[in-house]
This record gives sequence, structure tokens and C-alpha cells, in this order.
Amino acid sequence: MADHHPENNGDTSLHEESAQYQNGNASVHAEINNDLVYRMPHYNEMYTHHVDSQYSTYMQNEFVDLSKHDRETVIEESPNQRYAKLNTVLGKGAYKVVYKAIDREEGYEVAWNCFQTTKAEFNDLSQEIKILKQVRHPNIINFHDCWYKDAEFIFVTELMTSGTLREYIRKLSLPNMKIVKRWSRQILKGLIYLHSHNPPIIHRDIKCDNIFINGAHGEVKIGDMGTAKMKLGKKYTVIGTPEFMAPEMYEEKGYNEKVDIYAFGMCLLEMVTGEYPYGECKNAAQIYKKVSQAIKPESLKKVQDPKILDLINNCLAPENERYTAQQIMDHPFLTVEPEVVLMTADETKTQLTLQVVFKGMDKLSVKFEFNVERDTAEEVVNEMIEEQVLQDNYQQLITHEINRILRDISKQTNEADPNKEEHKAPWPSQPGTPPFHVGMSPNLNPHKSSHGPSPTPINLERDSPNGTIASSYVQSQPIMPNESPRKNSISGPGSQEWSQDYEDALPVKEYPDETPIEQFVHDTALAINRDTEKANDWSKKLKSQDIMTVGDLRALMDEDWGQIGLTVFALRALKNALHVTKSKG
Ligand SMILES: Nc1ncnc2c1ncn2[C@@H]1O[C@H](COP(=O)(O)OP(=O)(O)OP(=O)(O)O)[C@@H](O)[C@H]1O
Repeated sequence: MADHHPENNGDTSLHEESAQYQNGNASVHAEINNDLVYRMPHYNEMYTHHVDSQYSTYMQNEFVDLSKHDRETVIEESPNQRYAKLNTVLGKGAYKVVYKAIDREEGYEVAWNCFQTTKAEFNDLSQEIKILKQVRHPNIINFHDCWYKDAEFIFVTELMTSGTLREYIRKLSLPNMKIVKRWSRQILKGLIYLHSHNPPIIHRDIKCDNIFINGAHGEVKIGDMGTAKMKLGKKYTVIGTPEFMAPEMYEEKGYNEKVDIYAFGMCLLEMVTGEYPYGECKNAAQIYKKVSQAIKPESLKKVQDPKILDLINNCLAPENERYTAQQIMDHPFLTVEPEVVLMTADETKTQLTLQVVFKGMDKLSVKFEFNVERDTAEEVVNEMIEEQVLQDNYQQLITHEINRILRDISKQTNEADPNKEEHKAPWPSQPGTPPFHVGMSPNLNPHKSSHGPSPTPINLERDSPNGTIASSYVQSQPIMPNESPRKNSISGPGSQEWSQDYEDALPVKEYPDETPIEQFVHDTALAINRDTEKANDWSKKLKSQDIMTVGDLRALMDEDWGQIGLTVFALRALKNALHVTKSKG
């Protein structure tokens, strides 16, 4: 066991004299008559020096060696016999011992937490327990059941398979930004949920040791929920983990859920630097001094990325300036860069179904058809932007992504058949080649695509037997838990949506041939949630081609439709509306 020496380096701040300290990674767990109790945050480095002998019995100098447990056996059962505790210790903290257990009803492995306390303190927790049982969120460790037995408060929670975020950070040395973003978003989702509770649920001890990982799916969940109050019930006052404590927590003026945001900022700092915040401080007193003087951790100087720096600085700002969890989620650092994935391709790899996916976000993904011989990435992306199914800031990225897929396909096809001329496409050949600008399109077809001044006829019917769909897009809703995927749902920007049978939304009245084109266009645009401005734009384009009435539109030949200069989406809507009015009228 490592020796613990009280450190005194001349600082005269609070608690200094009695500080027991191992190194910068220790956490303060308790304050006993002004004495602070520290422990190493990682149980495998358990050098806890607990003044409270009741806990020090199992805390001091223990190292959990899971390899000793070569055979798992049931050693205890819950009063209702649903949960069976195994002899495998998952971990030990300053307060809890956590065992693996089995939920016999569901067949899941669960975590059996043992927390020493008195019956009176347990009874005091009834309100917290009630709330904990209601907390249900994919990014918060589930609380299943609890009871009191032999001076222990025992509670069963969801089991996490891959340890804590802190251990993961150490394992990966420095996680890449993609992982940091993914973890952060999951933590924030949990915090948004907790803070939107009425009254807000404050975690009070957010830190990388209390955030758990399921490695197989990269799931991240906030743990150690509600134990702040339990720890308060001890005969000393828990003050949290100083490195992660907002300044207002040190004061006795009260605090709100923003303390979790401050702590999240410190977690983010640890994630991006791999360093425990305030590692330069030798004890909690020094940390307290810095925090109270608004001096940020040294490791913050290592953060180069201006977006991350801005975000962390905001989290560490004074309470009234600090962002909410939702505002952090909307911060530019955490906005997700979408990817384009190839969903399906026909045998000749000409007709593709592609999808813009915002991974890990509740953003709508956009699915669209792409014909390699007729469409270009630029045109399709521009069209999606014009139709407001894609934000214009993604223009370059999505164009680049589509071209990347086309390059891959072209490469594969050439490898399979090097003599096949038409697949020697002029796609950008270097991975880092800037995306094409409009007008520099890698169009394979000398007759141009379905858009613009093209002599190539387009068929706007989705279920066209000859499959000559140009680029229709289908925006699909994110699949929420307990919700089955919506089939081919089409939605406009935001939450406006129209379903696959959107024809029902189209105008039903029969439009006589002499109906002014504006009226028909306006009704159609409105029915599919497009605004008046869009309708006017469509009408203008139609009129510029001398299409003044519904009769003029009906008289158009297929190839004429391609000359109107409207997006495929608009053309489809109008054509379908004509078809619907005819069939319904
Ligand atoms: N749900 C869980 N699934 C798997 N392992 C867990 C779970 N909860 C806790 N553990 C393991 O048990 C260890 C001790 O838990 P924890 O850190 O929450 O205890 P604690 O006494 O509340 O400590 P602290 O107050 O410092 O957070 C953790 O480090 C982790 O390894």
C-alpha cells in the first residue's frame, strides 16, 4: 500500500492541515470535522485512506482480482428471489461494493450494489428512491429494485460491461474527436433528461468515474445516480469531487442543476487532454483556492481546437452565464457531420439508393435515389438544399461524400471489368480532392442529367417500370424506441411530415383546364407543406415556359416536364397532384 503523507506546501486555505493526499488524482469523499478524506478514483488503485473505520475495513489496500473467481456461484438472493447475487465483485468504491447478479425474471446480468447505512437513513431516502425508480433513459443506468438488509442498503441497477469512462480514456490514451463527440452527446442526453424533470434532478457528482461504458455498442450511461443524498446521510458531509465541483458548490448559498454542466465541462477537458483536471494541484485546498479565484485548470491550455475551448470555457463560466445541457448539445463542436451510406445498388451499379445519416443524432436522415448515368452529386445535393430537406452548410460535405461513394463504385467496377469504358468515370481521383463545384460535374452521360437544359426525358413516377427515376428523396424519421420504422415516410423540413400515402394530402378537387396555374400550384404546394414563396417560385417557372393554366400543364409531354427547370421533387408533386385530381375527381 502506498504511504499517505499529509501535504503542506504553505497554502493556508480551508482544510489544508488535515489533508491526506496520494496524488492529483485523489477525490475528496468526505469532510469530517474539517478533515478531508481522499481516495484514488480508480478502484484498481485503491489506496483509500478512510478516517471512518466502518468503511476503511474493506476499502484500505484492497485490490480486486477478478481472476480469482474462476467459478461464479450464487451467494445471496433478493427478498423477492428475483435477483441472485454472484460472488463476482465488479468493483469497489469509497461507499459501495458492487457485485454481479442475475435477474432471474429477465435473464439479464445486473449490478448488485451494497451501501452500508442505517435503517433510519434508508427510510429517509424513500423520496429519492421513488424518483430513481421513475428515471428511465437510455443514457442513465437503470435503477431496478432496492431493499434494506443487515445494515446495508442494497440496490440493483443495470450492469455496464466495460468499466468507466475514466478507465476507457486511460486505455485509449487519447480518444479521437469522433469518440469524444459521441460520448459527450450521450452524457448530455442523459443530463437534458434529468434537468428537464420537474423539479430538475441534479446528479451532483458527474465525473468520468461515474460515467459507464458498454463497449460492444459504444453506449455511455451516467451512473451513481442519487447516491449523493445517501452519502450525505453519513456522519460527515460529502462535498463531491473537488476537481469537478462548481464554485457555487463550495459556498453555502445553494446551487442548481448547472453544477452538472460545470462538471461535464471538466469531463470534456479530461476526455480531450487525457489529464485529470487540476492535476497541477497537490491537494483539495489548492483546488478550492483556484476555483474560488476562477483560475481554470492548467490542462485547458493544451486544448487547441477553438470550438472545444469555447465549449469548455462556457461550462466553466459563472453559473448565470453557463449553458444549459440543451444549449451545449446545440454547440457547433457537437453538431454531427453527416455521412452518406450506400443502401442498395442494382446489378449494374447504376441505380443507387443512398442515405444521408446523422449518426447518433435525432436528426432526420435523408434517403434518395441516385442514377449514376444521369445524376450528379452537385445537382442532387443542390436540389435537396433547395427543397429544404438538407441544410445548406452540408452542401460540400455531402457532395464530397456522394462522390466518394461513386469513386468506390467506379473502382470496384473497373477492378471487376477493366475494359468497361463507361465506368472509367472522371470522379475525383484523390481522396482529398475538393468537392466539385456546380458546373464541374463528373457527369458520365454526354446527354446531361435529368436536370437543367437536358434533352434526356425523365420519368417522375417513383414506381416507374423502367426504373428511370432521377433523384427523388425520401426523408425518414429517426426510429424511436418502441416505434417501428415508418415505411418510406416522406417529410419536409423540421417535423412537418407527409406519409407514404401523401397523395391523400394532395388537392382532391377537379381542376378544369382553364384553372390558372397559380391556383393549382398554390394548392399543391400547401398540401405538401411548402410555403407560398415556394409556390410562387414554381408558378413563375411554369409561366416562363408559357404554362398558364392547368390545361397547359396537362398537355405537356413527358420530355417537356424536364424543361421546366423545377426540382424533381416539385415536378413529382405537381404531376402526382394532376394524377390524383384526375383519379379522385
Ligand atoms: N452498474 C455497474 N456496472 C458495472 N460496474 C459497476 C457498476 N456500478 C459500479 N461498478 C463498479 O464498481 C466500482 C465502484 O462503484 P462506484 O464508483 O459507483 O462506488 P462509490 O462508492 O459510489 O464511489 P464514488 O463515490 O467514488 O463514485 C466502479 O468503479 C465500477 O468499477
